[in-house]
Order: sequence, then structure tokens, then C-alpha cells
Amino acid sequence: MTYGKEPIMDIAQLAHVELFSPKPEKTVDFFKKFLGMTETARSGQSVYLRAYEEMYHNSLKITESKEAGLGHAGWRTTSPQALQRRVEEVKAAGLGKGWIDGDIGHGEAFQFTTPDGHNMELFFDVDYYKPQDHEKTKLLNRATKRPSQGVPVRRLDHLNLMSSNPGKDNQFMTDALGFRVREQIQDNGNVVASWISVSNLVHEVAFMQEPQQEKGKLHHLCYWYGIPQNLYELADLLKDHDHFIEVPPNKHGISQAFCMYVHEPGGNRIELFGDSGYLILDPTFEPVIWEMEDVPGNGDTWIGSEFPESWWTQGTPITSPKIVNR
Ligand SMILES: O=C/C=C/C=C(\O)C(=O)O
Ligand SMILES: [Fe+2]
Repeated sequence: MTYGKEPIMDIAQLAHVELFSPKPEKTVDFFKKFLGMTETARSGQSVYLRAYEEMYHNSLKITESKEAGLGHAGWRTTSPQALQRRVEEVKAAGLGKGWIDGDIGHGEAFQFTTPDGHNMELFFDVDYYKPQDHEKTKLLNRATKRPSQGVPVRRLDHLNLMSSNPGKDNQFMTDALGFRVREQIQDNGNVVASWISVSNLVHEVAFMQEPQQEKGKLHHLCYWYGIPQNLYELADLLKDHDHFIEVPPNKHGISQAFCMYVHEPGGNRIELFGDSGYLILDPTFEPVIWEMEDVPGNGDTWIGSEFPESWWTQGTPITSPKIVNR
């Protein structure tokens, strides 16, 4: 059997995400009160938060903005040398924007966009969170005590982006950054959606077709529990506090993850993972290709209610939801 070129192992992880919110204080309150995240800094129009098992200073930056949507995604590389190698590839693809000194929680970063215009950056130097005395836990492999607020998420899991051309974004992320394709929805060879990862997870990022060809939208940001029961507890809590649950606890076919989708007060869709589905340990894992007709009732939701039209058509910033027949 002939194998492709040597895998590129230069990107380690999705380290943080910046969300834009037109209601920043309500958005921050949602992540603190219900998802049990902790505020670690404020600067200008931004608030920085972390989940209790995360070692870094923050994984979420909420920035005030006219409209909801993706601020940027921050990828940590596996080494300073890997950072330089990937920066050269991004520059060669013509998508580089340049270096910044860094931000609260990390050092110098190289900013770029996907072909569809989603803002991203690469960095290596990171600040580890220094727990305050009252946060210190006897569970030595855990960053800070489990919070007593809400149903606390454990870590950031992935990002799902809507694109006018998922195939093009997919191609750039695999060619320039070494992401591996894990699952795709194709329509006569056209990439309608793609789940790609740099780790054993099915995806750290996914790209899905934006039905009106709008560019650079966010579909959802996902945090991880690892325990399906936590989704039912959170659903009960959010329902009691009048938060919109778009998809109740459900098992995905694609990724096999146990999930739920809610909307935070600023309008961004947030996914919660009960478990991350299957892990990929095979270095020559072949991408799983779903044809459009294979998906309804199997790929989208394996067990649970059918996804509403809004799930397939709407991301942030909100654009005219001309409902399209799927
Ligand atoms: O067919 C849709 C399946 C979607 C899966 C995800 O968005 C996910 O695993 O986060
Ligand atoms: Fe997801």
C-alpha cells in the first residue's frame, strides 16, 4: 500500500477562541453562572475566561461588538520551530496578516485568515494560570477546584465555522497547517462539510456550507464535559432560566459525540459535548465520506430529535435566513 506524505505535526491544539457579543456582560454572565467558567482578566472591551481543568490563563475571550460572531481562533503550535514553519506556509498561501506582540495569556502570534475570511492566529508562548489559594485542589492533575457555579465545563473542545466554500477552507487547513480530514459530507464530490483535526479527536475545527454563500461565519463553539448526564443537568438549568435550547441532548452520527446546542445571550450558538465520540489512533485513518442522502437521521443525529432548519441555515453574525430546502 502506498502512503501519502509524512503527516505535519506542527499544530498542537485549539488553545483559545474570541467571541464577539453585542451583549458582552450577559454573555460573560452566561459562561460564568451556567457553564461555571472563571473570569481571569478584563482589558478594554474584552473579558477573558477559563474552564476549571484548563492549565492556560484563558480559553475564551469575549469582546464587545455590534454583532455576534467569531473574533478569532488561537492555535498553539508544538514548538517555536513549528510556529516558524507554519507561518511560512500561511504566508506562501497569501493569507498572512502579520505578527502581533501577543495578548493576555499568550506571547507573539502570527495572524491570518482562512480563504473565507475567518480570523485565526498561530502562537507558541503561553501563560499558565496561577491558581489563587482558595482555588487550589488536592487533585494534583487538575488546574483548579471544581467550581460550585452552574454545571462547570472542563475544557474547550472545538470550533465549527460556516463557509461559502468549505472545500477551499478545508484544503488550506490541511495543506498549510497539517490538519487531517476525518469525516466529510459530500454532494457529488463537492465538500459540503468537513471535520478535521490535528489530534486524536475527530475535530478541533469543522467547516460547513453557508447556504447563502455568506463568508466567515461562526456556526458554534464547543466546550466539553465528558459526562453525558451533565448535559441533562445543564439543559434543566438553562430551561429554568429561559435560555434557548436549539438541540436537546443528542448523539451525533458524525463524530459519534453526545451533544447539545444552546444559544448564549449574545446570539452565538454554543455546543456542549457529553463525550467526544470516538478517538482516532490510526496514523493512516481514512476519511469517512457521507453522501448527502446518508446524513438525515444518521449522520446528523444518530439518537435524538431531528435538527431544526435553523441549525443548518443560521450562524453568526445573523444574516437573512432565507430557509433553503435540504
Ligand atoms: O451532520 C452534522 C453533524 C455535526 C457534528 C458536529 O457539529 C460536531 O461533532 O460538533
Ligand atoms: Fe460541533
